[in-house]
Amino acid sequence: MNTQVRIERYADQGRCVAHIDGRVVFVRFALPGELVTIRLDEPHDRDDRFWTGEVTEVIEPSPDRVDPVWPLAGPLAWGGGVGGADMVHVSIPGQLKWKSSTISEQMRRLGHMDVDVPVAGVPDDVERRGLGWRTRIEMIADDDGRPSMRRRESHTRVSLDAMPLATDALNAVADELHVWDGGFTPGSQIRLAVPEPRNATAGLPPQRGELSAQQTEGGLASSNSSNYALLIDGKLRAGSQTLTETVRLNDGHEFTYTVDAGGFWQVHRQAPIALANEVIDLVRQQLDGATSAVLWDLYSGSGLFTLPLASATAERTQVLSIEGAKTAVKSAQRNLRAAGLDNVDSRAGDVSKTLRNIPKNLALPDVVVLDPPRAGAKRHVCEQIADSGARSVIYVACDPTSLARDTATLTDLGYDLAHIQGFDIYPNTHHVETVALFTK
Ligand SMILES: C[S@@+](CC[C@H](N)C(=O)[O-])C[C@H]1O[C@@H](n2cnc3c(N)ncnc32)[C@H](O)[C@@H]1O
Repeated sequence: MNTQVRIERYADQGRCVAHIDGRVVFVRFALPGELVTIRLDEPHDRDDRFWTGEVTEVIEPSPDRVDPVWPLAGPLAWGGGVGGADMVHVSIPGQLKWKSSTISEQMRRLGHMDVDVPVAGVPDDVERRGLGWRTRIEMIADDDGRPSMRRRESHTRVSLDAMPLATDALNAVADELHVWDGGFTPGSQIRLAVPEPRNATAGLPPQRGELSAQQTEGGLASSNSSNYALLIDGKLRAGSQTLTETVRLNDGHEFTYTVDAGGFWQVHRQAPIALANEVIDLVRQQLDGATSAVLWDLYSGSGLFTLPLASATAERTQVLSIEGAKTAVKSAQRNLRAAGLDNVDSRAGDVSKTLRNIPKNLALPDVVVLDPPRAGAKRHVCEQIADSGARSVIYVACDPTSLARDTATLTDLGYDLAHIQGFDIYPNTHHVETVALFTK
């Protein structure tokens, strides 16, 4: 059913709210204030609490509207429908406004905190219209063995011949490896990871399955030839199982990380830099020139924050890092050794369980940094942090809803929100990262 509606306000998941005869409708590819024609998703009936639908025509556009920068991910009616970029119809300044409103709204509703949260863009994203940022992509091989994405409301898969959200370096590797030509087992999962910058392979031994320079004239034949990974169903098909990432902070410190090709690493080419700068600046500010410090780095991954925390904050620093994925902990320990850092107790395990048994010299942290998964830290971990007596807590969040819930808990436990900043490290999608500082 097609019908005309006036769009009212932002909702979740990149959708907006409209009403039809008093019933809420969540509309994809819309913007507040617009008059649009939408097609309601099937099935819908009179008893549904709310309906969902998608824009088919824009009659009165918002000033924030742009033509979808990646049409294949745009509305189904305009030839799109593959998902993965639910804000392709919004200008980058419009996306920052939307994401700021989303975080602020969640902080008000669930965090009981009246705060306007600014969201910063990442250098070059405006010029690049929010494309060219993903250093990791995942796709499924279609029936013809080509990388593909599923089109909404159908069982057909759309084969791809480029990934506009991915970096130039990643697309170059994909071309060199003829990834878009296919030849994969139908249904297999294709993951391609290419560090940015790629020129960081110094000292890495060639890996089994790696293409030789002769095989890969041009892009891959350069000095950094092995610093990428093509994984099929989690198994290395080409490149290296271990990738090398470098992160240069604003203060000139540069850190080198080896990370497992199948493991977690911040996906936007600039995200590790933006987040590590923010975290380290806040930690230094909280330590206020102290010459010694105890720091906790919870949900620490391969050590993105651990290395700068251990070496670029106080003169004498002891760090406790906790991470659940064993491979990531091994990477972090290797990264610390390679950086000559022996002041980190790097533990593998569930954060909550591991915190039950902490050596005395690390039990009283000055600052706690935590970067939990989407579900957030939840009450018990917030209580363990509060019980540690930490004066400052720096919370890195990829989900504003979980952050807002944990904000309410931390506030209950005596912390005040001292600073909060959003980072748009997922342009053209509704996702957003937030860094919040709590103090007491
Ligand atoms: C958002 S990532 C952050 C990693 C790191 N700070 C970074 O930026 O690269 C969250 C990490 O938490 C880990 N994790 C998830 N649940 C956990 C738990 N209950 N205990 C310990 N680690 C956990 C995941 O393996 C993942 O590495």
